[in-house]
This record gives sequence, structure tokens and C-alpha cells, in this order.
Amino acid sequence: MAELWSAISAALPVTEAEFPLDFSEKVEPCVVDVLQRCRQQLYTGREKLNTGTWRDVDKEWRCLYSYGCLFKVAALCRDDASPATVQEAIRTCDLGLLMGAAIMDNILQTFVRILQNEMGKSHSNEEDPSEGVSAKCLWSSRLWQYQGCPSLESFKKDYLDPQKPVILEGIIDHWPAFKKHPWSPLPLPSHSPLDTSTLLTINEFIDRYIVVKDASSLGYLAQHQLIDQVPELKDDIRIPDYCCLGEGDEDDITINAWFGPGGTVSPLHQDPQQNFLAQVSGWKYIRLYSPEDTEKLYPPQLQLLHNTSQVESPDVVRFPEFVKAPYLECVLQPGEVLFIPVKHWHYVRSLELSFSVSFWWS
Ligand SMILES: O=C(O)CCC(=O)C(=O)O
Ligand SMILES: [Fe+2]
Repeated sequence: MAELWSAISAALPVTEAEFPLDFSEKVEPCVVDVLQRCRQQLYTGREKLNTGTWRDVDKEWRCLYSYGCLFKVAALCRDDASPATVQEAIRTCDLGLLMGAAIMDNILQTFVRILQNEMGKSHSNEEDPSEGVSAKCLWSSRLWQYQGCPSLESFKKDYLDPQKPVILEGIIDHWPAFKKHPWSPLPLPSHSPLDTSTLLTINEFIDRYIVVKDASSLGYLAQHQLIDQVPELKDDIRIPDYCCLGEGDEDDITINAWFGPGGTVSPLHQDPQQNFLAQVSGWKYIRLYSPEDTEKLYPPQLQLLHNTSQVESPDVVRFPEFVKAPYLECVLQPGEVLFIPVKHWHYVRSLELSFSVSFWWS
């Protein structure tokens, strides 16, 4: 662990004089004074630092929070850090990244890389992480499928222009998420109860929800801009080339992560942009309805159709038209990408622990 401290301290400026702590008068001198004393401790002392509570105010205060996290991580890693302490340091960085602001070339991100590397060393002798993945579902109602990846022209002509959904295969196989360092679920600690309004780091979300057995308390990290929050993940995925057929810039593409255990449901809804829903891990059952059939879906009462049984076997008496609406269904597998044309209604249920990435574009 002395090695860990060497790595952490190597990421810091070499001398105290090179360590920036520039705040305007918005931050009271006594607070800056505390930071300065912490900085001094970092270079000379051995004291641990406690950070204060974060408040959603000015960017400068968020920077301040990040500095607090930085000092805390440094203090945690300074002496022999146990795996639990390294976890605590990662959690501290996560909180800094989540609630603070990028400081010193996003040093908390650098710390996370170092700390994850350290965790990797202690995990490497443990059992195969993919062992926890549940058996594949045998559902096979794959009514439609495109075998292969069409050229840009044929995708435009056959699917984009006529707004026809399709499953594309072989367009994300090259993602590092599959090849270089495949994303896979890790064995995880057990569930503990949670107040719904609690702010969670990604790790806490995983700890609390991903291994939940009780269907009534499933957690779903849905429509989460994870990629913006953890920029390293962006290196593991690629924006599908077909998005260039849209009129918007690449910067206008919204990338969302969808991560949860089997059984999570995204109720029937439509989105205002074209969508490529890319399945990275696990299987997902998806149902699609055309916008032309919107009135059969009882839009004002959609909340009544939210739960699984009502969409998959609707109440014929209450929703007689709903059962008449034609739909497409599929089970999306890892490596497949579903094109959901703009405004197409979709209902999604994960069949097992699942990770998907969606690209909303236009
Ligand atoms: O995968 C899901 O649960 C829902 C995905 C979705 O609604 C979307 O990508 O727009
Ligand atoms: Fe959606």
C-alpha cells in the first residue's frame, strides 16, 4: 500500500507551492485558511481530513467540495490502506465527481483510475466475476431481425425514411465494452433498505439494488447520463455511424445508460428523438407500437398500463382497443442494437441483470 500512496502522491503537484488554491472573496478567508492548512498537512503532516456538507451553490463552492474530497482521498491512501479503505477512497472520488467540479485537470478521475487499479490487484485472485450472471431466458419471439449491418444508404432507405424499427447486429461488436476490457457484472455485497430520495453513487446503487431478490424493491438506474459522469466509459463505447444521417451535431446526441437487475420495467412511452438502444449485457424484452396506433393505447390513461401485467396482458374490458393495437416484440441480446424510430411507443422489461446504452439523435 506504500505503492498506492506513491501513486496518489505522484498525481499531486510535487511541492506545496505548486498546489493551486485560488478562490475569490466569495469563499470566506477562514475556509481558504482551512484548505491551506490541509494542503500543508498533505506535504508535511499526517492528519486526516473531514469534509463538510455539500450545498448546491456556486461553482466555486463545488470546487471547494472537490478539494475536500481530494484531501480525504490523499489522507485515506497515505498509510497502509486496506481494501475497505480503498473502496472508501473510490466512494469519496465518486462523490467529488458527482457533486463537485473538475479541479486540477480532473484529478479525482485520475485518482479513480489509480484506485481501481489497486482494487483490481486484490480482486484478481477471486472467483470468476461472470459467475453471478443468471441463466438466459428462453423467450424466442423474435419476429423480425436484420442479419448484419446495412450500409448507410440502405439503412436510410429501408428503415430511417420509412420509420421502420429494426435490430442491427454486428455494429457494436468492436466496442471496447465487449473486447478490450469487457463490462461484466461483479459479485456484489447484499442489499440494505434505502430512502427513495437518497443520493447514491453508482457503486452504492449497485450494492443496494443489483443483487435484490425481492421484486417489490427493484432499483433501476434508468435514463442516466452515466457517460458524462464517468467519462472513461465513453472510451468503451462508440456512437453508431448511422447517427450521421441525422441533421444534428454529434454534441446533440444524448447518451443514456440503463442499468438494473432482471424484472425492471420501463413503462410504455415515446421519446422525441430517434433512438439506437444498444444492449451491452443481459437480455431485454421489448414491445413497440407505431405512433399511428396512438389512440388505441389510451394515452391519457397510460399510467394505468404501467405495470407489467397490464401491458403484456391488458384488461380487455377496460382497454378493448389496446388489445387490437398491432405491435412488434423482440428479445434484445448483448451485441444487438434496436432502432426505435422517433415517437414509436416502447415498453421494456429486463429479463436479467442488464446494461444498455441508448443514443437519442435527430
Ligand atoms: O431500456 C429501457 O428500460 C428503456 C430504454 C428507453 O426507453 C430508451 O432508450 O428510450
Ligand atoms: Fe424511451
